[in-house]
Parts: sequence; C-alpha cells; structure tokens
Amino acid sequence: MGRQELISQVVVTAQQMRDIENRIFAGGMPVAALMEKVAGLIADRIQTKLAEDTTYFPHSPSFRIGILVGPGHNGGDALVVARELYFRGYEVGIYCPFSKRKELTSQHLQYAQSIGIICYESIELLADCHLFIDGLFGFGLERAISDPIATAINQLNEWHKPVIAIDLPSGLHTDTGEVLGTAVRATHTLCLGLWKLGLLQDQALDCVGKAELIDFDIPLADIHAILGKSLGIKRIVKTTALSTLPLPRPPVTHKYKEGHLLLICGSRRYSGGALLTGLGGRASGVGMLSIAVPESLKSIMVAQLPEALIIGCPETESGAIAQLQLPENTDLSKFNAIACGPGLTRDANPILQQVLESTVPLVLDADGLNILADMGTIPTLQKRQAPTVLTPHAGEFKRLFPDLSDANQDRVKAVREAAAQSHAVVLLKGARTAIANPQGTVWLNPESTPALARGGSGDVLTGLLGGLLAQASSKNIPVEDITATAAWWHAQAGILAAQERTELGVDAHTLTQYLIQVLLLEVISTSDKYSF
Ligand SMILES: NC(=O)C1=CN([C@@H]2O[C@H](COP(=O)(O)OP(=O)(O)OC[C@H]3O[C@@H](n4cnc5c(N)ncnc54)[C@H](O)[C@@H]3O)[C@@H](O)[C@H]2O)[C@@H](O)CC1
Ligand SMILES: Nc1ncnc2c1ncn2[C@@H]1O[C@H](COP(=O)(O)OP(=O)(O)O)[C@@H](O)[C@H]1O
Ligand SMILES: [K+]
Repeated sequence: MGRQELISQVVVTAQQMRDIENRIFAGGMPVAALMEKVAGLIADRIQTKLAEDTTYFPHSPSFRIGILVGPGHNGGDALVVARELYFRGYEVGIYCPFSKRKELTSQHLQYAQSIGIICYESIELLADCHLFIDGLFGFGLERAISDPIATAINQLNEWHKPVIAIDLPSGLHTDTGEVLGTAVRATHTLCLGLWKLGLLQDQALDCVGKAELIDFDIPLADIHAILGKSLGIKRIVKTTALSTLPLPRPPVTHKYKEGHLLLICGSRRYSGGALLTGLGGRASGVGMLSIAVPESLKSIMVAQLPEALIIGCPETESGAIAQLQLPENTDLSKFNAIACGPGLTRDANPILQQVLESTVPLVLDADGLNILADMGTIPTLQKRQAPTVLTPHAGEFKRLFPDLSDANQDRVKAVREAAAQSHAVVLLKGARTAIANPQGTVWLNPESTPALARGGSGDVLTGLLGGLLAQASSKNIPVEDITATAAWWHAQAGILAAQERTELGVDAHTLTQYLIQVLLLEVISTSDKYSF
C-alpha cells in the first residue's frame, strides 16, 4: 500500500498523535522546524483556498483575516500562519487572550508584533474581518473551555463568518468529538498530519465544516510503531472499498456461483420496506435473489422485481410472515447469505429463531433487531454458528444494548463494545457510520450526505449488504470488510444523487438507481482492470 493510501485510512487519538510526534522529535526533528513546516503548508493551503473560491472569499482591498491564538502549539502554528499571510500581503489581526504561553508560541507572538501585526485585547475589534483562523486549541485541549475564551468563541460563532480551524475546531474533544463547554463552529478544518478521531464522530460535525488533511510527511515507521501494522481504527476509502467488490467476474460462471441471497422482509403494513430491500439486493449484482414476504405482498413484488424468486409465506392475522415456507428441497443452508428485518413488524417473531439457527452469514436490520432485542441480544447471538451483521441506528442500538455507552455520544466506543459483547459485526448507522468487528477493529465512513436521512434509505443498505455478502461467500473476504464496502457504496450513491438532484431529491427508490452510477464513475476512473 502506498503512502497516500495508508495516510488516508489512518485515524488517531490525541494520545497516539502525541506519541507519534514525540518519536519525530526524539528522532532529531527540531520542534520549531516542524512548526515552521506545518504552518507553511497551512498558509499555502489557505492562500490557494482564497484564490480558488472567490464567491466565498471575495477579492477586496479591505480583505482582513482575524487569527485566534491559543497558549500552546496550535497557537504557535496560527502565529506562523499570521506572519506568512502578512508577508504575502494580507491584512491580519491577532486575538490572544492568554498571558501564559508555551515558549515557542511566545516567541512567535513577540516577532509577529515586532513586524507590525496588532494583537487585540478584545475579539470585538476583529468584528470586521472577512475570515478567521482558529488556532486556540488543538489536540492539547484538557478541560472545558471557560471565560473569557468561551465568550469570545460564542461571539465568533454569532458572526457566521468563514472560519478555518487549524487541526480541529477549538473546544472539541480530540477523540470523542464532544463539545467541551463551547466550540468554534468552523466552515473548514485543516487536520494536521493524521486524521483525528473526533472529526469522524457525529457529535462533532456541526463544528467541523469541510475537512481536509494536511500531510506533513510523518514517517510511516513512526505511524506503525505507535499504531501497529493493522490499524485499530480506519477510514473507509475508495480504493479498499472497490477492491472488495465482486469485479471483474470470472468469464466462466453461473448464477449460483455469483451468490444466492435470501431476503426476509415486509408485512401487509410495510410493503415498501420489502420492495426497497429487494431493489438494494438487486443493485448489488447478486447472482440469485430470493425474497420471502407475506403471501399478500407476492404480486406487488413480482411486478417490481421480475428476476427475483418471490416466496409467498403464510401470514399472521396482522399480515406479518407467520412462518418461512421455502420451496421444496430448499433449506436455509442453500443460501450464501440471509438478510432479515425491514418491514417485518415484531409479529414475525418465530421466523427470527429459525434464521438465527442457520449456518450462513446473516444481516439483521430494523424489526429483525427489535425482535432480537426482545429475545435478549447477547445470549441469543452466543448460540450463532455463522457470522452475524447487525445494522442498527442509534435507537435500535439502545434497544439491543441497553447497558452500553450512548450511541449518540462516543459512537466509536459504543460500537466497539457492542461488537465485542455480541461477537457480531455491528454497523452503527449515522452521519459517519461506524462498523466494528468483535476483535475491536473499527471502520468509519468518512463521507456521506444528510440527503440519506430519509425513510427507506436503511432498507436499501440491508439489501445491498446482503447481496455483497452472498457474492463474497466463496472468496474468503472478511464479513466486516464487505460491510464497510456496502456502507461506502451506499453513501457514495447518496452523495452522487444529492449532487444531481439536491439533498431533497434522494428518496430511497432513487437512491437504488444511483448505486450503479457510482461504480460507473469510480471503476472507470480508477482502473482499467475491470471489464464490462
Ligand atoms: N510541533 C509542532 O509544531 C507541531 C504542532 N502541531 C500543533 O500543535 C498542537 C498541539 O499543541 P499543544 O500540545 O501545545 O496543545 P494545544 O495547542 O492544543 O493546547 C495546549 C495548551 O492549552 C492549555 N489548555 C488546555 N486546555 C485548556 C482550556 N480548556 N483552557 C485554557 N487552556 C487550556 C494547555 O495547558 C496547553 O498550554 C496541534 O493541535 C497542532 O496544531 C502538530 O500538529 C504538528 C507538529
Ligand atoms: N445525517 C446523515 N448523514 C449521512 N447519512 C445519514 C444521515 N442520516 C441517516 N443517514 C443514513 O441513512 C440510512 C438510514 O437508515 P435507517 O435509519 O435504518 O432508515 P430506514 O429504516 O427508514 O431505512 C443509514 O444508512 C444512515 O447511515
Ligand atoms: K484549533
């Protein structure tokens, strides 16, 4: 794996970043030299941004930049940026409400003032700035922000101006993304060296804005020395996601070799869930698709998914599947994967017992999860013989794992605990979907769109994931890698659909039609190894 690819996947905690930095300094890199290098890269990036985006940053002779400077090296970086932008002709002003500063930061402040950059006592005096640089705190934030800094940050936020945060928005916990007291609401974040975990947590996203990484050549040996060869937390990136897709197909194959997926979904009340799950399964390219639904849904399903084998099952009085009635000579072991849950209602309780006893990979979603929670998540899953993937949103997660951490806060901790206790792969849905395997490795989906916050999007994911698992069954690819690929593909389809149709135009049915569009764009642009 090349440097760029590795760096794009690495995610670090504050402690890991500190340990990596210490190795660099122990190796002989002077602290001041590194600050000069890093801040030079930041200044270059800001200058390019200003030139690139003239609607957001209009050219004007009075264009003024306010720079917020903290007591540590985040403040030191900000002061070097202030000096560089000043020498490049920008009008800059500084706000640094700290009397105690680290030595290097103090030296840079003294020099900045000596060349004529004014350091203001009050942030109000920067009110006319067009852009702010946030260099108050980086990964060294230790406690909740208090006054007078809290008031200054709140004032800055009220101005609703463009703010570029250095490393991470000040006030965010580097690991959990929690707002500690108050936090800068940045429009852009330039993360330094390696992605900080907090920037990938849902609770941070209101403050992060558009995030990008500034690579300052941290040696790979230092990264591996602290994180090990197999990273504990990884961003899901395009290259790894594409590499687990079942492309290209071998020329000599047949439908059963390309995976047989069984979907179990729907009820008289929720027929749409069954349909969307089916369309998600179809978009995966799976060789054979069988869909078990209550008898009364059979004709609608056949009309919409003519290629699928629709299995009409006896119904309860309420219109849920009463029992699985598979075709003659078929039992659950004939399938390569099963996905079960969307639209079932809790009345389909008896069928869950049956699928849990099967020995093929199983995805549980929606009512499949609710029924599992009623049965007792952990004792029930302990009896499973084959891999299980649970795909809860935060509400379902709470029902499944009432004693674990809150899935709305440190989601990485929550999903990791859940996978360890249940011995399942757990995919916790959200703006930054998090996936954990029972061994404690976590995958985070770094890009998505709120266009997906819409009923039915999750059903599409269930079908898609089931279809990919069925196709991977003979390929020895870990279930968690396939799960990460499904999350990436699903989110990319949402992003592409939102670009073409706005965030309001991505209903779940439309989403299914964009799945293949993503592959057309990505596969063609990345490689010529795929044949069509
Ligand atoms: N050596 C370098 O030049 C490099 C610097 N980097 C920068 O250095 C930063 C880390 O620097 P530091 O370790 O100095 O940490 P910070 O600059 O994030 O802040 C630490 C300082 O803030 C004080 N502090 C913490 N919480 C506070 C609170 N709530 N209220 C008031 N004061 C508080 C601490 O006592 C300490 O003095 C990174 O985020 C990054 O910006 C690195 O990214 C790259 C290498
Ligand atoms: N704000 C958001 N940003 C990005 N993706 C989101 C957001 N909100 C929801 N999603 C995604 O949309 C899907 C919603 O699934 P789910 O809650 O199960 O809905 P449903 O059951 O209605 O299908 C998940 O894949 C989730 O990650
Ligand atoms: K900052």
